[in-house]
Amino acid sequence: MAENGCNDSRPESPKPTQSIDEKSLPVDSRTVPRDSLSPNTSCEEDKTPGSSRNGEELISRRFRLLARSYRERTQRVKRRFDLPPTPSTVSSEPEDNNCRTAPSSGAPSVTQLVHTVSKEWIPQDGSNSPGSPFVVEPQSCVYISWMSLVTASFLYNCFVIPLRTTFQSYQTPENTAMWWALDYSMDVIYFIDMVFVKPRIMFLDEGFWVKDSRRTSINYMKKTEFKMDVISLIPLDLLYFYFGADCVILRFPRILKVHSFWEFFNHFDKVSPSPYIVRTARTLTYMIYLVHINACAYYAVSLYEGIAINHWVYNGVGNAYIRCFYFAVKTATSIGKNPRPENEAEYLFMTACWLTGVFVFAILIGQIRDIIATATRSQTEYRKLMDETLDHLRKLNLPPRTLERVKTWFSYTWQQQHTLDESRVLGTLPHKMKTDVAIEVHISTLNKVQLFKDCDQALLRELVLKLRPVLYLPGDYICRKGEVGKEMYIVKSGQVQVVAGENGCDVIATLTEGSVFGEISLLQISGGNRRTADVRSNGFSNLFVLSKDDLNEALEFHPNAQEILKKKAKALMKENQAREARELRQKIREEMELLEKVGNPQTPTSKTPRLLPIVMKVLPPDSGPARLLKYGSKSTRHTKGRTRRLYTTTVAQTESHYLESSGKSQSLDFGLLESLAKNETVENQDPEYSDEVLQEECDVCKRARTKVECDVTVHREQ
Ligand SMILES: Nc1ncnc2c1ncn2[C@@H]1O[C@@H]2COP(=O)(O)O[C@H]2[C@H]1O
Repeated sequence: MAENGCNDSRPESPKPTQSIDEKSLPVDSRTVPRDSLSPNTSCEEDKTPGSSRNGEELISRRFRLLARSYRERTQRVKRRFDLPPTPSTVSSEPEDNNCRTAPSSGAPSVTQLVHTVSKEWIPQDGSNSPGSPFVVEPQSCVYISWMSLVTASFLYNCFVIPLRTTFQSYQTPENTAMWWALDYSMDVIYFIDMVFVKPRIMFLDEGFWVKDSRRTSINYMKKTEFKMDVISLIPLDLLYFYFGADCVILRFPRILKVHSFWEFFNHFDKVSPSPYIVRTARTLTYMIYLVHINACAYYAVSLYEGIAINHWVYNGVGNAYIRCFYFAVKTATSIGKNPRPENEAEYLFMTACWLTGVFVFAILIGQIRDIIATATRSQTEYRKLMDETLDHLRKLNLPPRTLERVKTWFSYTWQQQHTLDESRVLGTLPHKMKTDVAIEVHISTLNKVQLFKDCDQALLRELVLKLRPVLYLPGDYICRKGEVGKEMYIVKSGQVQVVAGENGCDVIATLTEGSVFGEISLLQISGGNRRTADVRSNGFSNLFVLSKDDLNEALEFHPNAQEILKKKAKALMKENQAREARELRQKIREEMELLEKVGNPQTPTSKTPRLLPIVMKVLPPDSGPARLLKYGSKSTRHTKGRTRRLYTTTVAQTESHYLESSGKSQSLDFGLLESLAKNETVENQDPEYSDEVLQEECDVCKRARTKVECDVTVHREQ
């Protein structure tokens, strides 16, 4: 019997139902009412006359249910995907960026990367808060400008209310109309601020900017600010009708809008290019206000006791406010000679003034000192460091030129970066934010780096933080041929030259912004870790340095990028070898032509060759080749009735000397020349040489031999 009394003869539970594992169902399918899925239902239905009893209908109904629950689930997931990213992911989860900016087309470019970052900085709207055109962003210029107006109104009330309350000379029936006009203008500003502006300030809710004006109003009304705003606008001045128009103290609640003053300075501090000036202005306002209150209080006490009644009170001479303000400054700062108090009230007053002076003023003045010290701290540190370094170098008795170079480095670096250690400045930022900032800062350079064009985004993010800016002065050698390579470089600005020759007189290549160099030795492409060329700074050059360890660490997880780098470095090597061989051939050709002309004066072209004076200038005067060119040949030979001067053996030496003295690193190989002369097979025994280079040299030697028609007998001793 079935559990619910269903007949055993009832068609068997259909297969698909059994195959659906309940746990594997989406949440919804599991929350579908039990009775709609359970056999009970079918059992009930079985009993209903006219209802379908066959299993097919049951199966199709269950499939329909299943399909509906899947549909619902899909929609739910879709809705979740449609949610904008929260600002906390702003700083760039790389995975996120991939999703949003690089759909399928491989590695995104540097520009894409930066674009992604900067796009993410824009505040996102919450999905559940439809945007309203009338909401205001708290950091926007419009809002800060408005806040400056509200702050001005607040300061007006702050200063004018105590002034008119105590110095009655400023509150006369003649000027009442003017004061009222000003007072109510300020009240209008307060009112607009409370009713139209503050309720429309966007705010962050669970990481989303809420732009719905209804929600922004509710948010404002929940704050203490709102209550203070309401209290500050209480129209106590209606009591003027009772107390008279000169009872300005009734406007006292207007001073309670002090939070607007703080808010304005906080926002302005964040957006101002010189926050130190903003902070100093705020502290100075506090100080002046305290003195103002003090002056008003002094006048009030004087008035209470009687003007000029004794030596301490205001004597009624001159402008009352200016004299009282002067007295307040003197007592608060304890600078001048204060009149001696003559009764208890005066003693109490003076004590209060001094206490304010000692504590409040000391704190405020200290604050100003701190603000100024912070503003100039990095400059002070830079000066200190420079002085220390130069002092130390002077003690080492270094030549003035070196000191001058160090000084130039300091001042140029400061001028360029306004810090000597950029990484320390950015050190406090979270890692991802630091990466974003670094990419933003270095974007223009990275955009020009061909090497990074094909690298994937993750590698770039990893590398960018490891770049260390370095400055080189004009003529500085950044690396020397043969040194062990420990760093590679990217030109940020300026120019560097890849040079050859003894004094670096041959400029092989000039590298500008975005060029990369120093990678050959780092990746050991030339077979070793030695630099393959000298690189010199031509002018002031700002470079990024990437250490070998950092590069390797980054490349370890990016084998593709490593391949790209290697390929590029190999291409450079090949190019170098081909160029060197080409240059060598060219030089030999020129030399041979020159020697032919000098060595065979009988030929029509045997006048002094044009190149000879130049060669003579280039060669050291006492060198073999110079002597040879100056004093003629070593031997003569008579062939077919012609006298020919032969340089058979000295050609090779001349060649060698000449190449050496002109800064060429490669000269003719004597051994090779000899082997060729003897028609021996030449074998490559030097692992430093590729077969290609050896073949080049053989060709050169062969040509040298043929050119001077020498039956080469190399006498090393000559
Ligand atoms: N012909 C060339 N053109 C441009 N750069 C070069 C050339 N030859 C060498 N370099 C660079 O100069 C660098 C010197 O140090 P590395 O050998 O490590 O890597 C070298 C290359 O990056």
